[in-house]
Amino acid sequence: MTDARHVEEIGRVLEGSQTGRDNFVSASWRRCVELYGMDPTRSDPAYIVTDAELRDHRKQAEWMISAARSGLQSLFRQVAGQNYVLLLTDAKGVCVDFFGDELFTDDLRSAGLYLGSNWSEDLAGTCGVGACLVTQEPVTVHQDDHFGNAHTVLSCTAAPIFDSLGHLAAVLDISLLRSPTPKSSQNLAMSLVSTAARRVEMANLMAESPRDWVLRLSSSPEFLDVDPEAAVRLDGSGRVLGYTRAARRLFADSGPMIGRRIDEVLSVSVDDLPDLMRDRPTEERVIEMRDGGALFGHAIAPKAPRQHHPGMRRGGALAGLTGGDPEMARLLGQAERLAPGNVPILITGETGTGKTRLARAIHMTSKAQGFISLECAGLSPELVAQSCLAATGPTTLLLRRIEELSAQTAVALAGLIDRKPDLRPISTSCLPPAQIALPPVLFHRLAGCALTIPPLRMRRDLDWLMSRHLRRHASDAVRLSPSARADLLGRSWPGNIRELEQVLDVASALCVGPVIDLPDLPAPVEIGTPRERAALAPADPQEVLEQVLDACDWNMARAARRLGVNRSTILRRIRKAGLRLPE
Ligand SMILES: Nc1ncnc2c1ncn2[C@@H]1O[C@H](COP(=O)(O)OP(=O)(O)OP(=O)(O)O)[C@@H](O)[C@H]1O
Repeated sequence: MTDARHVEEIGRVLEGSQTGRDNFVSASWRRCVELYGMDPTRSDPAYIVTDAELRDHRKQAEWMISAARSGLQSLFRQVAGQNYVLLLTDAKGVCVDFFGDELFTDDLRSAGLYLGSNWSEDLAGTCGVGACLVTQEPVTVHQDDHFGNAHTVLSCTAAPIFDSLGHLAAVLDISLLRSPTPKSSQNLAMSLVSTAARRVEMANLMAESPRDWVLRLSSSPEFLDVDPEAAVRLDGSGRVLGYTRAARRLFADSGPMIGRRIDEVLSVSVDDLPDLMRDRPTEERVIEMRDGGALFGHAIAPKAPRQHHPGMRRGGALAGLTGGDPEMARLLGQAERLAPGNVPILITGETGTGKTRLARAIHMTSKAQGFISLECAGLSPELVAQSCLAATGPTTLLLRRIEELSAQTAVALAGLIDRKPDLRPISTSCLPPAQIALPPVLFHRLAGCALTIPPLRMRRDLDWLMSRHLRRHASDAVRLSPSARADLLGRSWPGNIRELEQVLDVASALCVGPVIDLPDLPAPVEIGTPRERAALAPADPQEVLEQVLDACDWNMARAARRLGVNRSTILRRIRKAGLRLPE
């Protein structure tokens, strides 16, 4: 378009005509004339800040320049040979970093596509960076979309970069000195620059968050771990400390994000984060949105958990394994202190109590990078040797159900542990330590410290575990009726958390509507004869009685059901043991 026709079109837009331009371009033209008093017939040269001013701008944008550098480099490689120039400007529109072909340095400098040029709208008129700063959205300002005649050969596509508090911090611009006439020729540039800006925000958020949880989100499971769309940074109580721009858009309402609890915007709380870590299959890491949609989540635990004081919530992967059961809290405290060292740990507890889960959480809190998991039943000396010798660097060796090890494999394993000092064994067994029949040479190499997980019937957080499982796994906010809840609270749970999860899954599949009622619950499964069950019971019946009563808040009927006896037997045992109701 000739200069005269360009000026004439601006005149028509000012009079209120629609000329087919994008709305943001027409609005910017009006601001240029009405707000900044600009004249489209003048060909003002690019505005370049002084060297001293540039140093100041670069200093203030230092953190953004370093977060963006590798993103810019890889974007520049993607467009190599196509004469694109990349500019990173600060929030005032001053170019603080630049990638362009040195062959064209003079042309680029005179067009203002260079370090130190100021592309704010009030100085440069309608342009990619200026329009992006005003609209806070990605834009393409193509050829005679520009206001000033000096820039009408350029094509500029720009995307905003926000800091983790949601403030616009920078603009990433990709420009061409000469471009094909159709504006649509820049659609690919738009997609590249928007993706690069999103990745810079992600890199910045990750760099800020070594001591906090980060929850990354993606609508497609394939990209969740490699290129997520959005992320939020959370403190140990699940409050939002920072977020990327895309996360803001995912949360339907527009209230302030910082300081809000994540469970107010997503159906996930801080206790669920360990379930969303990378060791879980992606398809299991689904998070429901408050608006009915769903996303996939990838939680990253704090690398260096914040120093916590007694009474504060524990961070990292061990968080969320209890909803306040005192025995679990004591056990997790020990696990947390043992995790960073190299002491071999033996985890015991009935089937389904969460031994494997605890072992993984210890691994995640430790310094080990490699993770080998071996099922001991049927494990041959050859397979154990092959797995252990392949390990490089600090590695956790999880041995599940060590009581099933054959004598031959046990001897081989003891030798391997000596040969590979970087291997840290964590073993699990359903038997109490004293009943595990292993050669002493191996037992003492595995059981540096023994942690025993309490059975579910003795835990005080059963209600919390139920609510959490339903929130995470049932659809449409399924909840328990009071009678169904009371029934479940009174069961003895021989299969522990695994059984609990199955019962809740069956009940939520069977219930019609959002409430699980008594008839929806599968009947409790009693395994083994009473004599076998008695043999499995811990030695001190009075201790068991006290623990179960505590776990049931001294509700006799519930405690009776958990122990598989009737209420009068409980009363008789209480009297016989001389127990008193706590104050
Ligand atoms: N603290 C916990 N909070 C919520 N779910 C848990 C917890 N611990 C375990 N689970 C869940 O309970 C189920 C059984 O856990 P896990 O496999 O760790 O038990 P286990 O003691 O190793 O069982 P087994 O000895 O039979 O192999 C899993 O689905 C696990 O995710």
